Amino acid sequence: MSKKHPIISVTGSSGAGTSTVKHTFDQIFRREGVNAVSIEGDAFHRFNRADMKAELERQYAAGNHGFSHFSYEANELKELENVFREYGKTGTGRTRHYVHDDDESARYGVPPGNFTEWAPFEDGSDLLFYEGLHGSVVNDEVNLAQYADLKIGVVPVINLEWIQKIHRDRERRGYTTEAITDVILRRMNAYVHCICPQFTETDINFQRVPVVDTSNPFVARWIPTADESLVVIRFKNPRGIDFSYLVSMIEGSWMSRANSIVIPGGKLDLAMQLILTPMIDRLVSESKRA
Ligand SMILES: Nc1ncnc2c1ncn2[C@@H]1O[C@H](COP(=O)(O)OP(=O)(O)OP(=O)(O)O)[C@@H](O)[C@H]1O
Ligand SMILES: O=C(CO)[C@H](O)[C@H](O)COP(=O)(O)O
Repeated sequence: MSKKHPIISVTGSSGAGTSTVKHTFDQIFRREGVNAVSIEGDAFHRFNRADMKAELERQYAAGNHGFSHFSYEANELKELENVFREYGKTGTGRTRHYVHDDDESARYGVPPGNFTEWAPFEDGSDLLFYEGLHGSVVNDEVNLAQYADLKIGVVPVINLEWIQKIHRDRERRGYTTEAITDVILRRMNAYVHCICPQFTETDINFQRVPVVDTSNPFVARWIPTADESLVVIRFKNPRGIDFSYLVSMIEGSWMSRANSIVIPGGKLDLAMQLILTPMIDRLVSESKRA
């Protein structure tokens, strides 16, 4: 935690919707005049695509069938922790991009499946924003959760998460349903051991729940829409959260537990703005006074 240089981390599995949630944060940053420096979790993968394939084969041959991008050891989590620690102390740090597809390749000038060079953050940012797989990891080697001042979990129920991943990877990244299914299966061990535990560290979880049948996510023809879903919003520490204000502002919402509210899927953006804007303003104003 750093009063002077705050950090926000948004954590979710692949296809959970963290990039989508980043757009809402970007809107809040723009409207509130917050100068945020952003980093992507994929920048901290340990291997480029070709080296990851070779490493996977090596791990499989050695009997480690649980190795995947979700595994701690497939990522430079120490490097990420250094970036969090350094930013918290000095407001400086560095990042790079992992290029997934041709569009990103055109933007960054690096072939798909490779990293750009590391580059320093611009000076003078108000906060650091992380979005990716490992923003709240606590294990024997690293403790990322301790450095982030506001930790968000983006966790659709798993059938929906798979549908979102399948559709995004097929349409935007050119993979087949079979290849994506293999990746989902290969990542399941690390999903349970490396991804899920983070959602007890996060301050607020947003869990999208479809209200249409997703029993066979592998044949779904489209991603359930906002109107076909609800979102459960759970606060780790409900003290100070004005639930009656939220319920009165968000039409169709209700409290399902003393620390949780449920909203119609179409109100997610509004709910995030109502909940997150004062939190972000507080982080930035406290940093200016520190
Ligand atoms: N609230 C939502 N309503 C409808 N569709 C959504 C919602 N959130 C995400 N999606 C869809 O799910 C897919 C995956 O979302 P997104 O790209 O944001 O995931 P991600 O968590 O950033 O994945 P990765 O980390 O692998 O890049 C996209 O097609 C996106 O449009
Ligand atoms: O979204 C992901 C993790 O969050 C990707 O699966 C990961 O970045 C590797 O990508 P690719 O398999 O396209 O090289």
